Amino acid sequence: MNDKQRSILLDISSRFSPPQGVKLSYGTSGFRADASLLESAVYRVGLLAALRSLKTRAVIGLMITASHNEISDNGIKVADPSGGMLTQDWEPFAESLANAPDSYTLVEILDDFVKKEKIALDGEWAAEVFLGRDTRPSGVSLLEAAKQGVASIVKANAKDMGVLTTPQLHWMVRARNKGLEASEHNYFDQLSSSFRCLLELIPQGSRIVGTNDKLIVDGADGIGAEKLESLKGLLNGLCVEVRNSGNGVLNEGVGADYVQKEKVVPRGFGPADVGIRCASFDGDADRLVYFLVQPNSNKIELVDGDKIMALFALFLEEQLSILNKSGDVTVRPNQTRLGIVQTAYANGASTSYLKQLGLEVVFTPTGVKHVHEKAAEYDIGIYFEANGHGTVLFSEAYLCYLEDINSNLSLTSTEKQKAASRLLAVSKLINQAVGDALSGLLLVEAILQHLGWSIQRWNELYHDLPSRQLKVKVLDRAAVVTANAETVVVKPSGIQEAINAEIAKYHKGRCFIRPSGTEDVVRVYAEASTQEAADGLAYSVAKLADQFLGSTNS
Ligand SMILES: CC(=O)N[C@H]1[C@@H](OP(=O)(O)O)O[C@H](CO)[C@@H](O)[C@@H]1O
Ligand SMILES: [Mg+2]
Repeated sequence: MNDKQRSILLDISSRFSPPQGVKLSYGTSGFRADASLLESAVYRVGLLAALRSLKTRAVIGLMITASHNEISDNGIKVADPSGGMLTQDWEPFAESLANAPDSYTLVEILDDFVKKEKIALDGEWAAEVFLGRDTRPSGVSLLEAAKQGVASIVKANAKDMGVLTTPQLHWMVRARNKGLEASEHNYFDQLSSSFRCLLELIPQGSRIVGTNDKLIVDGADGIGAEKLESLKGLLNGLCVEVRNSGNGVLNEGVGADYVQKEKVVPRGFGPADVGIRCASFDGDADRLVYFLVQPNSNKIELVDGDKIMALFALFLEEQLSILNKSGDVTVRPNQTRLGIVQTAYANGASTSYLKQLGLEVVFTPTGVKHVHEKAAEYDIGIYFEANGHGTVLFSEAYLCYLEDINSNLSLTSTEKQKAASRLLAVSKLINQAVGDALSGLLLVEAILQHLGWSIQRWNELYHDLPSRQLKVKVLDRAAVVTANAETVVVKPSGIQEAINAEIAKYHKGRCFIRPSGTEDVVRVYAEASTQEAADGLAYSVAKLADQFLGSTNS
């Protein structure tokens, strides 16, 4: 690092001192905390993003959001060149930067890292970092801190992309790095035109029967509501009403996380909505769940990420079986590798349903970075977490194959050509960088229209097994070491045998524990044939966790 660069860094970083006594960790989704604690961390992630851009010679994204957390929190996450999450190799660097006690230590850490990674600070190439934020008021000053971070690296430029959903920023980074136009206008245009294309390809006669054509969306009083309003204007064939579009407090009694965890109606919904198809976004619009308001109660029937995945799988499988029908001499049917990626939190009934369809279902540890990586190994990989974060990934090679079929078959086999066109339209509609509530919603809506299904029909695909999730505060959650996609505890020894003995007492019992990656707790998940049994299993295993790991209450 030359003297000019060093003195700029020392000068600017001294204006962003870290708060005393706070240790930040780069969790499942970057740094997240009360917004008042984050200015220096955000500044420092700005530095990291500039270095990552120099190292990869590609555009990097920085998103300022705390997703479904309360409005007083905020956070920052990094989008890598592919539009996906920051490579896990750089997470320890992010943590040491964020926790450096003063400017001198900070510059020392940077200098060592730059040498180790052989990053050219004064090469030809200038770093480019796209910045986005959600609607949180604290985002304004944090965005400024991020800009200052990028500006502290001499050969780096920041570009403010505005107030965005998290998936929009990831989409823009990916598009830009593929040499495509990456504005919001381009994003809306791609979504609306591929949605239109899917509707045009609907077989004649399919139509949702009944009165519930209208869709009502709970926007969590966040950015997703505003963007859906804009997108709505470009769509024909979708009747959508947006509620909770920013007049109330972000995420307070609203949003996908609230709806999925509490299973009650969000603010702004009530008895008049019984029977109508409803959906909910989270605060930064990367999660989507559907629900139905129940008559005479504030309870909802939840149609979660697992069921969205089942709907997508069914539709894609239908297109693949058309494509792979034998008897066509012009194209050799190709054995498409369609992979379904779940975590242990997926309801067991969803896994059984997907396996019954003959699909390959694989499990990874919890977290988008794990499921996404696995899904990318297939020709078509679908991943969803039960909480509503998920997408469908298409490999580049498979897209080329589809393009080929699409052009070769246009004159000979209409059905196959249509199936290939549908798959290509799905690949453009559904966000290839990360789970996206806006694009996920449009794909669900297009598939329901294609199948002629109501939400009630969709919800009947299978019935969720009763489940219960609990959190246990223990002395040290890191003492829990798991294997087999977090379904088996290997440390402390003896606990898994004790859990197995509990599970054996319950019909259709399934239970696992794992340390959370975002909270200081051990999570317990249990399923069984009745709600009472699921509760019983969860509570007895929570007790075991207490006994083996030491409760913080004792
Ligand atoms: C059971 C559960 O919902 N876990 C969530 C939660 O992770 P934990 O590591 O369980 O705290 O937050 C992650 C980030 O948002 C999300 O990817 C994940 O699904
Ligand atoms: Mg989110």
